[in-house]
Amino acid sequence: MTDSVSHGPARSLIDMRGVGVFRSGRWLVRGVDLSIRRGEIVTLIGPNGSGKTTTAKTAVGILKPDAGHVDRARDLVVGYVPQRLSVDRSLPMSVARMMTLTTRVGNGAIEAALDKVGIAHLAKAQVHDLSGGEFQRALLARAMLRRPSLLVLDEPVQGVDFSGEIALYELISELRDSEGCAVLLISHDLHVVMAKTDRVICLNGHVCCAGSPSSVAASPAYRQLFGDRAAEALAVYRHRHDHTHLPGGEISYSGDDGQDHDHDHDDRHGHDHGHGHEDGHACGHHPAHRRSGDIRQPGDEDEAAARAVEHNHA
Ligand SMILES: Nc1ncnc2c1ncn2[C@@H]1O[C@H](COP(=O)(O)OP(=O)(O)OP(=O)(O)O)[C@@H](O)[C@H]1O
Repeated sequence: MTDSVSHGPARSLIDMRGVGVFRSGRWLVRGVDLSIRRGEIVTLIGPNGSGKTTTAKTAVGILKPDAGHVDRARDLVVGYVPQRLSVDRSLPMSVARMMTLTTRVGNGAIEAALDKVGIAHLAKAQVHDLSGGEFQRALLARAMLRRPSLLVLDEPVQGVDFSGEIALYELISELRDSEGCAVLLISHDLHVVMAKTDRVICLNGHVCCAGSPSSVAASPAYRQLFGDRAAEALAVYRHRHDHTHLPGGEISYSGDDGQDHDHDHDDRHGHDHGHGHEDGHACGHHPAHRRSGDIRQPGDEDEAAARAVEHNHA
């Protein structure tokens, strides 16, 4: 087994071949093949304990493989947002101070990083006062300080409600576009695969299936692992503007013009602009939210169509 740095100009930032990690008398993962190319978004999904964190840590060199090979590009710089943080959120500490715990940077860089993630106004706020979504944004900003070529996000939407989750996913894809970094995203949420995921890798101690979000949702291995209902509910996001939220909370449909549109990301969950979603799946709403405003249960007739939806900010 090897764990090495490429010397030539590498197309992939990380290349794992047949990787296994053996701990406490058992293989935590085995036979894992995974490449992360520059600028792409890869999502690792799988049930709890399926080896997602182990795989990500091995990919970036935090863990050494016990089998297989891991090659990393020489210019790989990792910004890692772990699942569990050593920062005690109950301690008095400002957001700006938290940003300096792992990287020495000046105030200008801190302000710029917080601005990029939309929380410049919270620099002096106390970490324990932040909402779940704001805290995740602060962690993202901290990871971005390193100017990573790969951003690794382990369960970044934990503690974030559904509309915050979509906003965070969109922010991550904006950061990928503006900073040009690749993203490795870990998620056990099988219902929404991040909008712009290029590839999904489904793990359960080994790679069960991999490919585009819709091909994974349709794969027999995915269905076998998570069940038909999860496969039906896998909503890969397409963002469309076909309805408007009225001040009273009702939804007005202007008809679907068949176009995908950009809109103000910071106001994506506001109620004064039209936005919509294919097959009744709204940005900021659970896929189960339907046109009449009531809640659709998984398994309802249109649910199957959701799995093929892909997010698109044309
Ligand atoms: N150092 C270790 N020694 C022994 N077992 C370990 C070690 N690290 C992780 N494990 C076990 O390996 C399995 C995979 O853990 P891992 O954290 O990679 O899974 P995961 O898919 O990220 O899970 P979750 O979704 O719950 O975060 C789990 O059963 C875990 O308890």
